[in-house]
Amino acid sequence: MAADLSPIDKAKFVAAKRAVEFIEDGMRVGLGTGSTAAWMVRCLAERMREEGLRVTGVPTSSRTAGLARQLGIPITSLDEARWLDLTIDGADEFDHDLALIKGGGGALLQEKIVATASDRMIVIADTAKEVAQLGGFPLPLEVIPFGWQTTKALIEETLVSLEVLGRDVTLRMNGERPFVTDEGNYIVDLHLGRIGNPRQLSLVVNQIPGVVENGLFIDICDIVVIGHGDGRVEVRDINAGTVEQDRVEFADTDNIFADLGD
Ligand SMILES: O=C[C@H](O)[C@H](O)[C@H](O)COP(=O)(O)O
Repeated sequence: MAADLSPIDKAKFVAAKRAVEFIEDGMRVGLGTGSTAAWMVRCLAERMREEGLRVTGVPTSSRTAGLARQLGIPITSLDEARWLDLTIDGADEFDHDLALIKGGGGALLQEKIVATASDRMIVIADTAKEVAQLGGFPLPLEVIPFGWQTTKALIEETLVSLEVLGRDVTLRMNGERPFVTDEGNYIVDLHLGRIGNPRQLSLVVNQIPGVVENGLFIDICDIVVIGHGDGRVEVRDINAGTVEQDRVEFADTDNIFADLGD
């Protein structure tokens, strides 16, 4: 079955498979959202089945909660867990400081809260997610529906005042209607091309009334696990300053691939 996967799915799978090795018995683990994180949830479920590993998951979206329930992973709320040992999540982009853009799937708010409430955050990604400078991927901002057009105009003014080059700001749609997050908010995407100063941008946009949070994750991610389609995996630890090369085998994974459907 593994042979039927596209190289990109194989890359996501091997990153996820390597990352769940960081999970230890009894841990409280933040479960990220998106196609890469869904592989991680499947790999975690497999470890729990095969090794009797006991873990409590805190999902970062209704989608991830649904998948975890389906696979029999016990889940709880962040309020119940309070603090987590580890969060494993995907990303839309990461740079060499492990600053991230997240929120391509609209889950950035819960993801940021959960990752910030964790001792460590591990990002899992395929090689295409690595960039020299953030911003090629549109930066999502979660905004309150009330007065969103005013908020959007204020965001545009802010980009002008920051002398940011790309200033195209679009409301994310779901067909004919605005996309609505799990928190009942809208998302506006900032098509910037490049972000010269992510830290400044993150601080400034979060000051705009109506903006709930933005998709820049700075100084939050500790480790990135980068998967390749041929099974190679690279583990970069920003705090330890280490880079480890590894390999994940595709053998005996049919029980994971059997429930594919994300
Ligand atoms: O809102 C979605 C999340 O931030 C995802 O982790 C991110 O968009 C990456 O998703 P994927 O693994 O599907 O590329």
